Amino acid sequence: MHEADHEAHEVPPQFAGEFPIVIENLTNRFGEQVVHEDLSLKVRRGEILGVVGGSGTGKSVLMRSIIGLQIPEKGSIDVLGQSITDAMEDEDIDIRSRWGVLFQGGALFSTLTVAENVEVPLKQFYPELANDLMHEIARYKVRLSGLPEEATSKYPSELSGGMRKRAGLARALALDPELLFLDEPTAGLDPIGAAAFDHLTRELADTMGLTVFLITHDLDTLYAICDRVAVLADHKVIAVGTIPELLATDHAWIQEYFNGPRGRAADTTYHRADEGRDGQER
Ligand SMILES: Nc1ncnc2c1ncn2[C@@H]1O[C@H](COP(=O)(O)OP(=O)(O)OP(=O)(O)O)[C@@H](O)[C@H]1O
Repeated sequence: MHEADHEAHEVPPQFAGEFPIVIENLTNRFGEQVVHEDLSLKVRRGEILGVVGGSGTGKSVLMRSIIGLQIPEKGSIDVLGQSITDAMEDEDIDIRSRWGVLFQGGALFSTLTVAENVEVPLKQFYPELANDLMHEIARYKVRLSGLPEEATSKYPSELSGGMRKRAGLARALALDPELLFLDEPTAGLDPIGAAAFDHLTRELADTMGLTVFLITHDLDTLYAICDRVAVLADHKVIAVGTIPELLATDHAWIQEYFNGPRGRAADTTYHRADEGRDGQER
C-alpha cells in the first residue's frame, strides 16, 4: 500500500494498460522549496483516485506534472504507456488528446460561449471536422455534463459557479478522453450542487470507462465516489488505498483528517445514504 515500496522504474508493455499513470521517484522544486521528493504513485485503470493533502503539499503541481505542464527535476511519469517526462520536448499530441482536464475554477475562456469553449479542443485536435459536426459534438457534451440546452450559447459570466464547473467538465470531455483530471471540482459549490457533481462524475466514469485523478478537500466526495485515496504529505504519497485501509494506518495526518469532526460527519452521512439505498450497490 505504501508507494515508497516501489521497485526500480521500468514499465513493461503488458502493464501499460493496467496502470494508465505510473509515477516513479518524482522530484519537483521551486528554487529552494522542495515540493515533491522521490514521489511514486500508480493509478489503476478505471478507478476514481482521490488525491488529498494539506494546502501546499503539491497536489496541483503533481497534476500539472502528469499532464506535462510542469517539468520535474527528477523522476519519470508514464501515461498510457508513454513517457511524459521524455516526450515533453516533442509535445506528444497523441497522448494529450487522450485526457481531459478540469482546472480549478473551470478556466473557461470568458469571451467564448459554453459551446465555443467545448469546441476549442475539437478545433485543436480535429481541425478538419465540419462546423456542423463540431457544433453537434459540443452540444452533446454540454448536455452530457448536465447543463440545459440553453446553456450552450451563454458566456461563462452568465453562469452560476456550479454551471461553470459543468461547462469546464464538458470541455474536458470534448475529445472522449480515457483519463480525466479534476482539480477541486466541488470547491465553492453548495452541498447539494457538490453531491450532484460527485454523482455525475461517478456516472460518467462508469459509463465512459474513465480513469479519474481527482484532487479534493471534500471528504464527502472521497466517501461517496472514490475507489482509492492517495495522501500527499512530507513531499511524497505517504499512503494510497481505500478509506478503511487508510484508517488502518497510524499516520497522524491521516488519522486527524479522517477521524476529525468533518471526517466523522462525512462517514456518517455516507453510511446513512448507503443504508437508504436498501443495500443497492453504487
Ligand atoms: N509556478 C510556481 N512557482 C513557484 N512556486 C510554485 C509554483 N506552483 C506551485 N508552487 C508552490 O508549490 C507548492 C505546492 O503548490 P500546489 O498548488 O501544488 O499545492 P496544493 O497541494 O494543490 O494546494 P491547495 O490545496 O492549497 O490547492 C506551494 O507552496 C506553491 O506555492
